Amino acid sequence: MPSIHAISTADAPSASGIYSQAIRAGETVYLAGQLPLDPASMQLETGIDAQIHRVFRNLDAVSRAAGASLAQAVKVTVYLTDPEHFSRVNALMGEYFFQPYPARTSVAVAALPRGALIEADAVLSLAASPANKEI
Ligand SMILES: C=C(N)C(=O)O
Repeated sequence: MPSIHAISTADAPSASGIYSQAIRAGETVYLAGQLPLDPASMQLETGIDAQIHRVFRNLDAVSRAAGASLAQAVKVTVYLTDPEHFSRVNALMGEYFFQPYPARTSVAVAALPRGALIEADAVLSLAASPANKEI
């Protein structure tokens, strides 16, 4: 039975509900969906590009708090309120993920908490150390 523990960091928005920022279960880290909130002010970023960057920066901060990095991401799910923004995600996501890229699912949704334009979550495999990733 793998050990399970919660990850918590002030470098990403605090959980605003009944969930943890991330849960490590054995060699797998499940990152909760991140909204584009500045962790210091808890205010929403303005505009889709700023929101995309903030979401991935927040996921990166939680990954680091788990002793990992986005280089170990094996699955990412992106939720967008406007499918027109998918092209911006593709344009900017490469600043945070490197080949071989994680598997990804992108979905358009009717609405997100706080009126956000984007939310994303991720699964990291600690077995996939950056050194093990074949570039
Ligand atoms: C922001 C979230 N991850 C939530 O409300 O579930």
